[in-house]
Parts: sequence; structure tokens; C-alpha cells
Amino acid sequence: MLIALLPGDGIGPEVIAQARRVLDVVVGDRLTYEEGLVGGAAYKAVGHPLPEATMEIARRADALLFGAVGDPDCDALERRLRPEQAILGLRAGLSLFANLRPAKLFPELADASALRPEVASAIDLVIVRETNGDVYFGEKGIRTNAAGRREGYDIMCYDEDEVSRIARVGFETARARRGKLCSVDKANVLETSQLWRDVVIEVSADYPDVQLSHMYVDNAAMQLVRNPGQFDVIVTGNLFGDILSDQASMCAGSIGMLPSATLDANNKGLYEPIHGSAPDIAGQGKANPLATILSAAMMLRYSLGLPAEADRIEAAVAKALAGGVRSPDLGGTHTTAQLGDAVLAAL
Ligand SMILES: NC(=O)C1=CN([C@@H]2O[C@H](COP(=O)(O)OP(=O)(O)OC[C@H]3O[C@@H](n4cnc5c(N)ncnc54)[C@H](O)[C@@H]3O)[C@@H](O)[C@H]2O)C=CC1
Ligand SMILES: CC(C)CC(=O)C(=O)O
Ligand SMILES: [Mg+2]
Repeated sequence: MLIALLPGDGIGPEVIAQARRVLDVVVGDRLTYEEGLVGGAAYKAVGHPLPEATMEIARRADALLFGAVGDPDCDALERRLRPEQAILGLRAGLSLFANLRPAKLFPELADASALRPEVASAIDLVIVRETNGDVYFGEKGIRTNAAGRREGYDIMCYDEDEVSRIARVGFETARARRGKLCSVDKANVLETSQLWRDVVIEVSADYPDVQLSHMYVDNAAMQLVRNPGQFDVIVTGNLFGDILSDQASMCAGSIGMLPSATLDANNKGLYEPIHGSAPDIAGQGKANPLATILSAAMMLRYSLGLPAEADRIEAAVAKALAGGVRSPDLGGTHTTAQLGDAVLAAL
């Protein structure tokens, strides 16, 4: 099975290196890898953040393992050349529309959560975030308005098929878990959200066994901190899901702990930590690689049909944490490579 390995920028290559070490031990030569340039690294090498050569590898691969993109050197570039376009281009170009972001507290990390231990310990949820639409992909630009002033605009738009297909992923995910789906929107002020809510209710007719609720996104942000244990599966749009998942990560200890899978309709997937390229800590050995290692486990489970191997990796991460290894984001002083060492030792 072929893996497209896309390290990207900043801490991306550092965390991918640790995930690769773990995969080498757990699945060995059952996987082969082809590395592709993405993000600022690709822009600097060939003048585009998502070169056709990388897309070609991505299309051929059975799964994609992605680090992160984003490079302060590229901040002044026009939008289509910015590193971040690489991840948007991969999601759109490969129809990767269903981003699953599980947030669960490893019991060993109760002290690292931003929440009180008794509140944090209840967090065990999945955010199902749509990733092919919303303001990230609507018409956008900067124009001069009638008053002669510059105005920026990003059209928020979802069509009913986009909503129903992600709603189905939400219902199926909930059905396989505790049977509760919370759809998060802003239907009190956004037409897009009103349609979202209507379509989710229509789809719910096919899932009478799943308990559906609706919540406005501002309340959802508050409830995630107040009582995260009330959520099983959250289904939401691209923007809201992006924000809520970073927030959920702190309930589970750190942004360096949350993995993700972004799947197409056939479970081909791109696997990546939810975090970005973290330029503030890049190159210092401070990055927590566990989100990426856990993303590799999700890849084995969802796209490669190797659930036992995925379980092994997740158990090794838990064992490493139980052994006391902690990167700075978790309140410790261990390096990126030392976290990788601890997971390998646990394996
Ligand atoms: N999927 C992707 O490739 C994403 C790319 N980005 C890009 O990354 C760049 C930086 O964005 P930020 O807003 O700073 O978000 P970020 O997620 O890169 O970093 C936010 C904060 O969390 C810390 N952090 C992130 N990952 C960590 C890890 N594994 N271990 C320890 N600490 C970690 C960082 O040091 C920073 O203080 C930007 O160019 C942004 O556009 C942001 C999010 C996702
Ligand atoms: C470039 C961003 C849309 C990436 C991001 O923040 C995310 O997917 O979580
Ligand atoms: Mg994000």
C-alpha cells in the first residue's frame, strides 16, 4: 500500500518523522512511501504550494499522511500561492469532505487539560467537520464599495447535497458510538445555517435510532468548556468545525494531542494533526508528535484496513504517557524525538 508522505512546513517534518518511525515498527514494509512537496516548502522549491507532481502522488496513493503547512516567509504572497492553499487544494481536489476530529482525554493527561480534571475526564467526542465548502471555498475578494472604501468578502455557501452527505457521516458516526448527534450552526442569523438545519432534520428521518439535537455555535463553544461530556458527535461546517476543534483540543490536554482523518466517499483519506506549522516552536524539538502518531493510527484503521495495528499504536501512546513522558505543551521538558522514543519503547 502506497502512502503519500507530505511533511510540509514548520513542525510538519518534525512530527511526521516520528510518525514514520512508529509506522516502520508497526507495519514495516507493508507500506511504501512517496514524499511530496507541499506548502511553503513547495513554493520555495518549485513556485507553487501544491505542485502537480504532489497531486499526482496523492491521487495514486492509498492514503495521505500530512504534517502541516504555513510559513511566515510566505505571508505577503497573494492568496493562491500561500502555503495554506495546499491543504485546501488537497481537500477539494480529492473530494475529501468529511473531517473527523476525535477529542478524548488520555486519563494520564488530566493535569494538562484546561478544564478541571472531573470535567475534562468526561470528554470523548468526535467533531465531524465538512471540508469542501463554506466560506473557505465561496467567492471571495477585496473590492471597492460604493462609498469608495475597500471591503473584503467571503461568501458562505452550502448546497443541500453538501449538507446531506456530511450529515450522513455525522449520523453514521453517532450510530457507531453512543447514538447522539449535535448539529452546530448559527441558524438564528445565517441563511446558510437555516438550510443546514433543515437538511440535517430531513436526513434524520433515516436515522430514528440517533438522538439529534441542534446548538448555536456560540453556545457550543461555551458548552465544550462547561460540560464536554454532554457531546458524543458534533456535525458542523468548515469554519465552525475548524474553530471548535482547536478549542476541544485544549479540553483534551493540548492541540498537540488531536489527530484527524479527512475522508472521501470511499474512505480514501488524508491524515493530519489538527494543528498548524507552529512557526513559534519549529526547529526547537518542542513539538508534540503524538497527534501525528495518532493520525497515523487513524490511517491504518480507516483507509488501510489494519485496525489491530491502529489499536497497538494508540495503546503505545497511552503507555508512553503513563510512563511520564511530556512535551512542553503538556507541561514537561521532553523533546519531540524523546516522545517518539517513548512510543517506540512502549511498542
Ligand atoms: N492543516 C494545516 O496545515 C494548518 C495550517 N495552519 C497554519 O500554520 C501556521 C501557524 O498557525 P497558528 O495559528 O499559529 O496555529 P498552530 O496550530 O500552528 O499553532 C498554535 C499554537 O499551538 C502550538 N502548537 C501547535 N502544534 C503543536 C504541537 N504539535 N506541539 C506543541 N505545540 C503546538 C504552537 O506552538 C502555537 O503556539 C499558519 O500559517 C496557519 O495558517 C494552521 C492550522 C492548520
Ligand atoms: C489552512 C486552514 C484552513 C487549516 C486549518 O486550520 C484546519 O484545517 O484546521
Ligand atoms: Mg484549524
